[in-house]
Amino acid sequence: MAKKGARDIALDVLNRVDEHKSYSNLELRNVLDRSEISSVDAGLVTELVYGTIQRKLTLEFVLSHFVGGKKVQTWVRNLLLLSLYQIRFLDRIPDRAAVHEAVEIAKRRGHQGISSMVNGVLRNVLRQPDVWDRLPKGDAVKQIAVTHSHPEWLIREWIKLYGEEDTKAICDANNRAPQTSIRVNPLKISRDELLAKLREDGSEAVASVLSDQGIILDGGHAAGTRWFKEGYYTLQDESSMLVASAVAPQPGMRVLDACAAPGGKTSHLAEKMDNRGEIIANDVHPHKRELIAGTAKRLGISIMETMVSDALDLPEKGLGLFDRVLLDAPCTGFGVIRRKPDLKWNKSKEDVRSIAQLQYQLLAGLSTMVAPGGTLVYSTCTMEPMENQDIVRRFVDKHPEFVLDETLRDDLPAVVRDKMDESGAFVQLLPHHFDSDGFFIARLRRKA
Ligand SMILES: C[S@@+](CC[C@H](N)C(=O)[O-])C[C@H]1O[C@@H](n2cnc3c(N)ncnc32)[C@H](O)[C@@H]1O
Repeated sequence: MAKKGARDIALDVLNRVDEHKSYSNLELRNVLDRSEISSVDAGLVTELVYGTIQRKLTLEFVLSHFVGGKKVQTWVRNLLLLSLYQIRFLDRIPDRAAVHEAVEIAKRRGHQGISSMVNGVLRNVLRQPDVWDRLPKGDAVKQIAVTHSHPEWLIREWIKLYGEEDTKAICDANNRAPQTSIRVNPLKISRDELLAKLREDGSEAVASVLSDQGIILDGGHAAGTRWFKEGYYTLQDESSMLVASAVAPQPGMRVLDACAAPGGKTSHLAEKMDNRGEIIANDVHPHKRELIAGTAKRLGISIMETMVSDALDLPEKGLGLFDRVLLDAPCTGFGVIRRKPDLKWNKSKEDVRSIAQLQYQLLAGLSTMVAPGGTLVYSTCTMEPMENQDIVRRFVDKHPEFVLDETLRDDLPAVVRDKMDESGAFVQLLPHHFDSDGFFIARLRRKA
């Protein structure tokens, strides 16, 4: 049998996501691991899958003009959406190549009738380029939802919170590929030294304004390089780097990271502590323990002890009190839609409500492990007030032994301070602020 091309493989992934109601990154990894395609083609498959899912609502809206109420099999619909994505959003693929490939795939997988239909629909779209500018009738919510391909309930909520312009900016940022950013490991090399090495290698690396350990790369694969293997850096989004700044641990302290896997932030804390002190890196999933330990080993960190437990049970484990506790909580993840586009289609308001309950319980339980005078940092990669500001406010209302720590301002870079709320104790970053993940960070202090 002939080897499958990138579009065929991308179609397999889209079909599997629909069939198994699974996440595209997992299906993508499964399929790519089993196929023998080049890294360039693997890049194209990834772009096609994420792009088609990212732009699904826009693509479906355009497709509806041409297939109307006709019943179309799932794989044919996915093939059409995949092809429309290439036509509209991938300039480097000529339209006729996208149509030709789609027709060939339809012939191989279906019958003459299907390939003629695919050919007819795609050629009709090409004949009517203004179809992309035809907005749906209705209010701003509907229009933004369709043109920016996001669910209406999220758009409605964001307009209420941030207004129309910022909502469009959030959506635009969510539809852009994330920048590649890395965090320098000061235990092995300084940022200036690594910048020099990367530039010698031909990279247009620049220093991050959000973190003194951050570097933005001009794309490419940062994970496989010799500098990575040597432990000179970790791949991390710039917003995530702010969390360790908020925890602000000192060498010699006792620190608990309650939801730690894969160890991105724990290792950052260890770097900030100059690998001196004690960190417990806990996660509920046993299989993630090795990820955390592997991260520590690669970076030359020896103070991270891994632990597997439900964080709700940690207060009963006799671990004692900690100078710093970090709860980087499980969340809906709406701040990382650009990395995981399925999230916006799969998660509902009900998911927000139920995860918020867990988050509150985790925060309340872990607060008992903070030493007097110590701090508790709560972070999420989402923009839902119910998971963020509401949790923290409710917590301080019910726990008079804690205060919102307004000195958080001093530990964050000046550009971020503008985005803080008036209490100075928490910040909600949106993905368009710095072209980094949407993130919430709050700091609470236990009274001495
Ligand atoms: C946002 S991720 C943490 C990312 C991590 N801090 C980092 O920077 O690499 C949340 C983590 O919480 C873990 N988790 C979910 N529920 C948990 C629970 N009840 N107790 C402990 N860990 C939990 C998940 O396995 C996941 O790894």
